[in-house]
Amino acid sequence: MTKYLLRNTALDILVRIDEGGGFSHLLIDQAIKKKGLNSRDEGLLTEIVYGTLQRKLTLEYFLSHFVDKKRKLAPWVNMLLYMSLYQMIYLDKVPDHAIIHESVEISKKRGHRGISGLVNGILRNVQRKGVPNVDKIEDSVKRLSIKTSHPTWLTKRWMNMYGMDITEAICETNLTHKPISVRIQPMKINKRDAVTQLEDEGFEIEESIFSDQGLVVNKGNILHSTLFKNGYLTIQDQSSMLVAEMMEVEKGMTVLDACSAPGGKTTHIAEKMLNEGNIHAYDLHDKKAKLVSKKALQLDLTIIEAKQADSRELNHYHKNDTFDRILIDAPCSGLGVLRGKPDIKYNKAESDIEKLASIQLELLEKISPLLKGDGKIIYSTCTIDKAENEKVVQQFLTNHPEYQIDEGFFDELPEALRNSIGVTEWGLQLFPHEFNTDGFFLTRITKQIETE
Ligand SMILES: C[S@@+](CC[C@H](N)C(=O)[O-])C[C@H]1O[C@@H](n2cnc3c(N)ncnc32)[C@H](O)[C@@H]1O
Repeated sequence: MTKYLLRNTALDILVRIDEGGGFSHLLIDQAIKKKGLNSRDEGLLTEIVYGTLQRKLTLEYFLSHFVDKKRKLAPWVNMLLYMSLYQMIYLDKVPDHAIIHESVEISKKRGHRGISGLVNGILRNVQRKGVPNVDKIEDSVKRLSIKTSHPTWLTKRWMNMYGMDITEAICETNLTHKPISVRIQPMKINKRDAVTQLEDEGFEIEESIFSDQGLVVNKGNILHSTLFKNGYLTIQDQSSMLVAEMMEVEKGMTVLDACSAPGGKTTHIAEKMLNEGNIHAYDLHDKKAKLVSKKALQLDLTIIEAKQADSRELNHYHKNDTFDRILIDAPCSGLGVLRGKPDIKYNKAESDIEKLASIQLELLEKISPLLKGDGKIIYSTCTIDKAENEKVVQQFLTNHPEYQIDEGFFDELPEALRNSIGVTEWGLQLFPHEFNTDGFFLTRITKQIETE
């Protein structure tokens, strides 16, 4: 694909995301498949789209110094300018004059001469004068917000929750590349053989400290590996792998996965149970529940029965005291996965968090009676917001003194995580910078043992 077409495709994707017409990772995947891109073009397209999105607020700030405030530009022109600026400032592979030339060509085809002249003028001005120094912004919240492109409400919220140092580390890490990690299907291959085979194919692999089944891919596109193509590997962040590890499941158990799609954790649980027992997996959306069945089939896991349901109404289908283990991997703001899904930071509002917290509490309230007396509930989210994590758990335990945090949870954490900065009395909060994973929360709840 020519560089012109590639940048035009990047612009199409960015405009669609901006219009609310899709998620970055899905649109990039679609474009790669539809246009049959080679791995170099795939890399550049991903870099331009993700990079521009990741740094959108910073780029907006830079641009505001070069565009007359009264001038209202069409959204695609703004996006084209952000995208060009991103390449000029953060990518050194392509010379500025080539970036400017192609941006002008794109604007000629999409708009008219006036627009292309404007784009040319702005970008040449940036090239001549350079962008303003963000370190000179006085207000510390605004400075961090602009510098790392996170909305001010979010940086302020994190600063109040975790202080400046942790907030800075989270924000900076969100701008970096996260290594891909995979989980091996242990009933098909053992870890040693998997590592050998991948290394033979040229991949650089590291064993995960989160899960015996986990591997971190430090070099190579794992989607092209023979093991992945043959269904021996599942792509999963290491933090998510910790969930099934901490569930203490055994063969023959009856397990509920209340919010299961697309099934990453459900299938991991089935693997830990060596495909013996019963897993009832639910999701609010029928289409999504079908993804769980599909994933189970791909991995030859037969103990998973996936269905559509609102898990707040599972008492219609299951009696109290039914499940040995329950996983509530709750719907959440996703603020822990901003590296993979940067659009989230611009689309979420602070008011969403309270709404989600009340759904999360309701899920815990309605599902917990289904747990057996000696059973365990794992509650997890892929966010780093206290309101959705420890506050939900704390509220649940206040409302239901017959439940408690399972103290064994902390001792059973992988050794390297036991002294994590995110361990509190309510569970484990993983921050993206600490172990280079997603931001993630998990905890384990049991029923109090009744004494006479
Ligand atoms: C964080 S995702 C689950 C990810 C999944 N556990 C995995 O590891 O692949 C949360 C899921 O909960 C589902 N969900 C949201 N509200 C729900 C409800 N009331 N009942 C059941 N599922 C729900 C969403 O559709 C979404 O697929």
